[in-house]
Amino acid sequence: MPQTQPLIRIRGLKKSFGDHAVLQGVDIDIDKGQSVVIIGQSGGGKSVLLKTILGLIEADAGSIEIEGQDIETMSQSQLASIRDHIGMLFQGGALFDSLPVWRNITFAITQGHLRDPAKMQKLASEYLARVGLDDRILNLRSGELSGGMQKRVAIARAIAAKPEILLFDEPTAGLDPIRSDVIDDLTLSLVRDNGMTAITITHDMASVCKIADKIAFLHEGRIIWTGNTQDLRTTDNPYVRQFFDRKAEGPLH
Ligand SMILES: Nc1ncnc2c1ncn2[C@@H]1O[C@H](COP(=O)(O)OP(=O)(O)OP(=O)(O)O)[C@@H](O)[C@H]1O
Repeated sequence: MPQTQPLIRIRGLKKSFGDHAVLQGVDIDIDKGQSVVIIGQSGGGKSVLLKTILGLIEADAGSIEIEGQDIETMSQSQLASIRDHIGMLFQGGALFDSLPVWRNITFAITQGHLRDPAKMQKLASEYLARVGLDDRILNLRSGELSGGMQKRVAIARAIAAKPEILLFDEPTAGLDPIRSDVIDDLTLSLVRDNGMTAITITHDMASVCKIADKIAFLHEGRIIWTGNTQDLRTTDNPYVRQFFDRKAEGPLH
């Protein structure tokens, strides 16, 4: 594989719901071991883009290549194996309310070798510690947790299967600044120390500045700007400027 080939290459990706054109030709490259952050206005299609990469939403046009292979040409088993290597944090967390925390965290790995409940609980506690949670919550149901705790349990679940690609939809939304920083540190460590590739959607600009190797701005269904954190601070792109400076006045409304 040539070194220049991105891990994920997206070209001309389009998706409409009825007459609402959400993605109108998204182009983006994501390199292996990179932390990419997607920003843009609410309702702009960021979650739709992640779900399309995961294969939960089928694109109308365009291509998604993973390690050079178009996912459209993959067999069901190839697709399933790709999905096994992707950990997704959904915006709402999407925990199973009927299962205790430890079963939620170990859910994806119980189909494999690990079946002993004591070992699974030990593993779940290790992942709870990574997201800054105490193992006293191991046996609670998600309805007994605060929103921020549910989010962190969902992050623990997303990383427990040791995926190669992390898709994080607003991982710090609803968390206080200190807990947000714990999650940012975790994302950075997964990328820097474990070689994972992370694609994060966030509206949290402190988080963007901390974790992003590359930032992509989604506007009117296209990636209209990419850059690093230094570029973000200094860009004169009026859309990105207004967004980053958090101003009501400007071309975005
Ligand atoms: N399954 C669906 N059916 C119909 N419309 C959908 C569906 N999924 C998403 N949409 C629409 O696509 C648009 C983009 O939604 P999306 O959730 O991707 O936005 P977003 O950029 O992630 O927003 P936010 O920052 O508010 O989370 C919205 O108008 C939404 O209503």
